[in-house]
Amino acid sequence: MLAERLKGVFVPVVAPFTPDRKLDAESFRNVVHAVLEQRVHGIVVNGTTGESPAVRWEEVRRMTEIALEVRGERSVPVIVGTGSNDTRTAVMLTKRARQLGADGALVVTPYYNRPSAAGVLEHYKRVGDAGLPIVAYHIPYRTGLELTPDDIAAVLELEAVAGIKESSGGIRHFIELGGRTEKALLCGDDLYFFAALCCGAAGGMLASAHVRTHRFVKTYESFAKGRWTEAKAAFDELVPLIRLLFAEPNPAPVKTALQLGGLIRSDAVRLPMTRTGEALRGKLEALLNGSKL
Ligand SMILES: O=C(O)C1=N[C@H](C(=O)O)C[C@H](O)C1
Repeated sequence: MLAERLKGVFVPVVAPFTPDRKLDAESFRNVVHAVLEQRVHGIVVNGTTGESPAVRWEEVRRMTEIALEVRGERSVPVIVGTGSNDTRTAVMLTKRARQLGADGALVVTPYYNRPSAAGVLEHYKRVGDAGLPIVAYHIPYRTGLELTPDDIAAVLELEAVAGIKESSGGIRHFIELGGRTEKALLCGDDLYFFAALCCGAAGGMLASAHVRTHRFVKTYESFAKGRWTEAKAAFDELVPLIRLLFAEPNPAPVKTALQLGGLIRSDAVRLPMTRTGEALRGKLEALLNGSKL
């Protein structure tokens, strides 16, 4: 059951590109291998951080195959982003992800067209019929669609929905949904990770966990063992890093940090995303070199 495995730190892996912006499959393999070695609890392919709006399905297929291959026998779920604001497309992509052997689909709320709550519910019902467990993804500042806690609770009641990634910019929904669902609530706002755990989150899908991965894992593991002070101390040390990684639009700074660390060959992103500016690159370099993390 995916719902029981939606715990801990999930890394929405970047889609590394060559300097001429072709998929760099070897760098992708390096990143998946590196985060799995640091005992993350799950991998997401084709999330926002994987530049899903600018990546073609053929590339998603290749990255999913690599993620599944590197995952091997580990019991770590591989979840693939299959969301669309067109229900038929989301269903089709979710079926394809199932055929590839993914463990679940990350399905963002339909963006831009602003459907009613009833439309959103029907969307998830249809996508759920594709036969792959779903993690719904609520991120109003990107989609233009804000769901109420009641709307989210209704989506979570669907059998196919294993959990939700909550990115509303705070902890309100974790508080509001606490006690109303057995399904997994995952934090998608890196800066609120520790606060969300305190309010009942089962874990987080966190772009910044590409960097200092072991410390994100330590935050979660310590928290899960009831060692809250230790968890808070581990997280506090990550805050300056998280701030820098989100100082410009994600995932450019994450890619720059990975390039500086030698895990990917280039920090190229596809337009309309733009490369990290020189000033931020310098700050990242200083933090990564000087940090005791
Ligand atoms: O790709 C993701 O999944 C994430 N996307 C968020 C965003 O940039 O909107 C950030 C979060 O850390 C993970």
